[in-house]
Amino acid sequence: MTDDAVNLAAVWVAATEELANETLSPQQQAWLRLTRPLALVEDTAFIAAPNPFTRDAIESRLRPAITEALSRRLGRSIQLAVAVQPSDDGDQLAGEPVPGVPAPVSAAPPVEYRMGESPDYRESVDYRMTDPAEPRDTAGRGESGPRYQPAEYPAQGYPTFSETSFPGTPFPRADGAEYAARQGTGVRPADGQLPLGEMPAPPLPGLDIPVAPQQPPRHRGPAEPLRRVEVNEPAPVDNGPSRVGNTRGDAGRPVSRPDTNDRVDTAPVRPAGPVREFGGARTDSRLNPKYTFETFVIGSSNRFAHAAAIAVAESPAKAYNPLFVYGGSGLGKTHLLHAIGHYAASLGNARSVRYVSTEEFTNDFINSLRDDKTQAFQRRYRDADILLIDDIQFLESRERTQEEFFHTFNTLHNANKQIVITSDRSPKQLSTLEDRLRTRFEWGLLADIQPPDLETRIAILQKKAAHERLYAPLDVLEFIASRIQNSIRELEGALIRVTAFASLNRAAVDLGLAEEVLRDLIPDGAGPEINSEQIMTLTADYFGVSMDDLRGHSRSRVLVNARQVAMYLCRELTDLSLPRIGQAFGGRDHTTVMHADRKIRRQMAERRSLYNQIAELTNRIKQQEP
Ligand SMILES: Nc1ncnc2c1ncn2[C@@H]1O[C@H](COP(=O)(O)OP(=O)(O)OP(=O)(O)O)[C@@H](O)[C@H]1O
Repeated sequence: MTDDAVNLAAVWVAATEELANETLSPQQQAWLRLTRPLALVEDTAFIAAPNPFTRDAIESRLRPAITEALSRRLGRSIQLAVAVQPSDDGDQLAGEPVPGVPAPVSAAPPVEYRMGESPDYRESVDYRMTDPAEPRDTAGRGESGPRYQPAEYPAQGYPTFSETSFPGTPFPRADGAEYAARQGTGVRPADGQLPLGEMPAPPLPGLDIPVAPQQPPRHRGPAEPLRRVEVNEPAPVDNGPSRVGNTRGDAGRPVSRPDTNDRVDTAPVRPAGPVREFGGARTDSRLNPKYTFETFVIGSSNRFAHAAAIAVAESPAKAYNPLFVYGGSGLGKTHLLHAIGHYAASLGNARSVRYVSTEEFTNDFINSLRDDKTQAFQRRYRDADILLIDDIQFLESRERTQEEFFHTFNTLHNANKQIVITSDRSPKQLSTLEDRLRTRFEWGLLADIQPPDLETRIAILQKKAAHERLYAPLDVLEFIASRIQNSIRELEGALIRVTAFASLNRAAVDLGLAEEVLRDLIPDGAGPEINSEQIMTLTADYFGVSMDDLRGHSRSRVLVNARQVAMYLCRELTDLSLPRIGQAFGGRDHTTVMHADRKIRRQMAERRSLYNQIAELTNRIKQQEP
């Protein structure tokens, strides 16, 4: 064992004990007990999880707490890398954690890491796809049968899992072929087909140039006159699965319904759709064929919910029952619900799958009362092997329907049938829901979905564009993704709007056009105008140098970096031309500014710390008084 490994082992025991005593829920403690430390390499602690599910839980839930505890004990900032490494006794750890006792430290080297010959070990580390023998059983239960292979940013030169696990460290990007080859076990593609989860590579370049962190791109003046070029016709807008009487606010968020009593909605109840056979299962034809796991992009914001969804589709009523997925509007809850239905049906894991929105359920129930057909109603829902119920928040204040749903829930649960529920809030926050329902919702697993980060938003747009055969260059996708942060529905809407506008005007999809089309949707330049003087003052202050230093000719590393960052920010946040910026920096040539701009963009993709510095500086600059 190396010194670092010994060191990590001791620190790990202390840190996990401290966490267990202080902050963690029993479930989180159990996850922690399933992991074991492997090695400390420079500032990265490598730990092992026994299966992908535990790894995802650690990644999405415990990473900040663990890194903070380790950093505190080691006196420096520590990153965490989680590898899947089944324990010596297979995956047995998963079932029998020993309360309060961290698993023993393994002296074995971390065999799953490919420490390449590169002196920078991080360049060749890959976790998800390294070991073809890695079990693909998401829930770690070891059943046979095909297993879903999630595709993270596939085939587009997009970050692989390693990158999303290790923000800011330079990783090589897997191209599509390499990715497919690394898939290892699990579902194999049929001849000529891509693996499950793999998209055909779209006609888009990979992300080579990073975008400024969460900021509107520099205003580029009036859009160029529209050129006449042929572009693809946009695909028809997908409005998603239809909803009956879904009331939403302007911002697209669901709002609580004004009516508090059960009543027959004037909107016609959608007749229970025809049932179709799918992989031996009877599925509700209302499952949207576009909402599958293959079309779902995974990022840190939804990884946990995605993993849980896979687990219940693969083992209905065995993994987590109910599964309760919650999060803001337009973040993919309905998508996941449908994906569970498709996947479970395709595996033959459910005889019948029924998807219903809460409003349909309510209206269906009311109509059954009116028509004296409650038995037929009950059969419809209580005979399902998997009941997928969307937007349960609409059950609030509907007492009779709550009562009926309570019995539906109990019947299904007692019969070992899977229930998956979505909501815009956690059960605890559904304050006007009966306690007995709220507590039942917490019986199984709660999984939240957060707004996606910039990279995930870009990846979603790329996937959407490829899928719908919409052509938009990368800078346009980056622009849209940087401007719309909180709803994937709005994100997709913006893409469709831009491409449709271009098509109707027979114009090329470019940045100028995108800015023009989305201007009223996302107002630009809302804040006061920013000038180079302000940027230079704040940048100098941030790096602890003077304005004269920025204008001067010293080549010290600190000064060169500060100067180049300031030049980059002038490019990003002002309308100034390259020569004008050069002038502001002591009469420099425009090529110097261009070089600085390119260099900082490139480095931001590689160095998380620089990315963060620039994000912080951008905020400071935008927030200052004019
Ligand atoms: N991770 C993702 N990858 C790809 N597409 C996504 C993802 N998340 C959401 N989408 C897309 O965004 C749109 C909105 O998603 P969805 O309807 O599932 O949101 P929701 O959370 O159910 O919203 P609401 O609460 O308003 O019903 C859909 O077109 C869906 O396909």
